[in-house]
Amino acid sequence: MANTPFVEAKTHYERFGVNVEEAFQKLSTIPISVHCWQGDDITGFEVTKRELSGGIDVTGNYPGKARNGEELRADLDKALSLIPGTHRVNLHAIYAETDGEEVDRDAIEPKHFKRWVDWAKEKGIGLDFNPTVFAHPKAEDGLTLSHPDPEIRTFWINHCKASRKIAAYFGEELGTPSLVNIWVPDGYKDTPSDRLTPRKRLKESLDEIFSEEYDESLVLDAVESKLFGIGSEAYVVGSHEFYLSYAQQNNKLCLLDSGHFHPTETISNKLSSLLLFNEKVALHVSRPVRWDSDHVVTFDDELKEIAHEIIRADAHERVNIGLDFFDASINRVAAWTIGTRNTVKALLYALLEPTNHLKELQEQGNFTERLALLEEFKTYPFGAIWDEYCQRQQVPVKESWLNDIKEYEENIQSKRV
Ligand SMILES: C[C@H](O)[C@H](O)[C@@H](O)C(=O)CO
Ligand SMILES: [Mn+2]
Repeated sequence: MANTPFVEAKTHYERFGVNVEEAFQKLSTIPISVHCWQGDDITGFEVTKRELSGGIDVTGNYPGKARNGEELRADLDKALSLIPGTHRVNLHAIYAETDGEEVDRDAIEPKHFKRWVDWAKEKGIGLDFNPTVFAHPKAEDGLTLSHPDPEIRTFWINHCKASRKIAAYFGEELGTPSLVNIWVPDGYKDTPSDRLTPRKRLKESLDEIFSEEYDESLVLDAVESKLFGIGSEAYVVGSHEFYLSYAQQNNKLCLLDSGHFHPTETISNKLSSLLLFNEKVALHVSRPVRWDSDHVVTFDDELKEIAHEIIRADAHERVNIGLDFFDASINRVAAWTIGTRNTVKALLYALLEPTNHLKELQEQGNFTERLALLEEFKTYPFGAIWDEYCQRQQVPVKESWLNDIKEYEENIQSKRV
């Protein structure tokens, strides 16, 4: 009897001592934190709708975006049913459900996220969280935690404190720590005359936010840097050096967003350094096209390299992998599905690398064989292994998930008018 494509493909990897079954097992334990904001273009459910700000932008107007919690959760359910493995969902504060009551950001409470928690419990997944420090009248001039006005700073400090409290509630209810990631847009369009003072204020605001201690089993704090945004081209207060130092000194997670650096600078190349000096690191995997454009993550070189670096360092339990892209020009559930499947796919790809052998070649100075093998592995029969993984995880194989999306769009999303 002829071998199946999977059995045949497996033999190629086994020749280099790769254990495909072990790779499957390990992969099934790695959660990706799927960002809820792809589902509605970062609109959120606040009673007073505000325009997106903070130097980020969503383009496109594909019909059928989720308009409330029920729809967003249904869309996430659909996407998660098409992605192999058990993952997490990452919320922003603007996804509070207040039943029509106007609740400002500094006053949000755990009760406003009860529906999310009930849903997550039912699904057996964890929730992560982000304070929403943009798209608000108090962020109008692009300054928040570093604002010269103490009243504005206090407002955002209180919002971040409220966010950590909500994350602690997630941690308690769901039995898995919630990652709270602080990203603020603060910066200047043009050359500043004083770079130090705003950074000093941001540092003080963070100290105040973190003055309340939470157990690591409930809350993990992360800080996300950025090089520039629209309107903060010349200077961003929370730069990489700022947060890297802050995280190290204060035992926080440094969060690297792949769109937040110079276009030729990669986060894959930073991981090994961060892992040497930090117990944990957090990621926003995105795809910057010429700028921090937050395109849907594809199976490209940088995604593969990020996955390689995590797996080569045996750091899959030390790196919190989150996604951060938003595309409103295509079906939003498909966007989640494509980006998350690709991230899982890249991890499997990395798990199939005969890492020890390649490391030995490097140590021996055998760069010819290192390059030759790295190149040859690129055309190994990876597809058959990926298909088998999807099948075993009971999700659609190859592009057959597109049928589910088409059906969902026709029966559910297209009716949202
Ligand atoms: C909506 C997100 O929190 C936001 O994109 C942030 O993480 C970021 O990357 C800003 O550029
Ligand atoms: Mn980000």
